[in-house]
Amino acid sequence: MTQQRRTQGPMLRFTKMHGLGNDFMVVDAISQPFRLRPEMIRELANRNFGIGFDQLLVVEPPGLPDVDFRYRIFNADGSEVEQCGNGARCFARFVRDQRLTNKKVIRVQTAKGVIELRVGREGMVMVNMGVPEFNPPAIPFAADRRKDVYTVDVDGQTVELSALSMGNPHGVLLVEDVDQAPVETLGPKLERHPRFPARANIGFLQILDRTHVRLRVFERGSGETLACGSGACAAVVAGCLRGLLDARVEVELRGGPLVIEWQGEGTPVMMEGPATSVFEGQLRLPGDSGGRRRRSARPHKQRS
Ligand SMILES: N[C@H](CCC[C@H](N)C(=O)O)C(=O)O
Repeated sequence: MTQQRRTQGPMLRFTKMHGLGNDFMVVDAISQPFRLRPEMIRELANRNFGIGFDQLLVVEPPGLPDVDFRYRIFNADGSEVEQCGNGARCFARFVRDQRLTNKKVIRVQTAKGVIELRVGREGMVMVNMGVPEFNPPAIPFAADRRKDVYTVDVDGQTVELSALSMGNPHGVLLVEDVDQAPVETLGPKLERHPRFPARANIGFLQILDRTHVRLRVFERGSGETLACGSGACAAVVAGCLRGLLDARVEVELRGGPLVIEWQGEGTPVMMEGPATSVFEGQLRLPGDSGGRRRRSARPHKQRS
């Protein structure tokens, strides 16, 4: 039986990037048409059958005055979310590499507000991640009043955690040793716990001293990642609220270190770290009926 020839869709240019191993497919949706359904995002996120990434980052024209771009974020499961810290640093590098701007201070609109990206030396980027939110309905987290530490029942086990929003929801637990932490077992149970009605990113925080911590994060919609920028911010905020950390903390993640600073309630969390471009590629999207996708990739050209 002849294979019915399926229509082929347009080519899509993308760049593969990462922030400390938290990896992204980044798409300029200003210079090219772009519309992906969640099932398509899931396919592309697949590390065997697709490109493979933790999040898809999309650059769109600004929707607000005095903002340079709109920044949309999709998890590997296709869900659209409000914040991605490592992605924000890659976003800043991408829009300059692609000559979409030559600014060094870039304001981007996310689903939950506006964040400011500041490109520094040697590929480092500083991000103003905004002011953390603790009011349970705004996280969202089911609680009758705000607390610095909540107790949550997980299959009969009592777990103590902090809950807050960095634009996206986070739960943070203290552990003795991140290498022994039950990330694979407890992570998914807490990610989908009923007290997190929008699910949550779950951080396992080991405090070494008042200015150094280790962290692993089981991310909402993507599973454990090598690094999580908003998770690092949430972890430092949780540690500060418990009186265990100073204002400037080095967070050691599996993919490398981030520096996080927070001066206390009502002030924004500042994050500084690298942004790496790996390669540029293009793929053919399926036509309406779904078509064969050809993928070509070439090493990323370093911007002079
Ligand atoms: N990797 C991202 C977090 C993505 C958040 C996403 N997993 C969510 O559902 O909120 C970061 O560096 O902040």
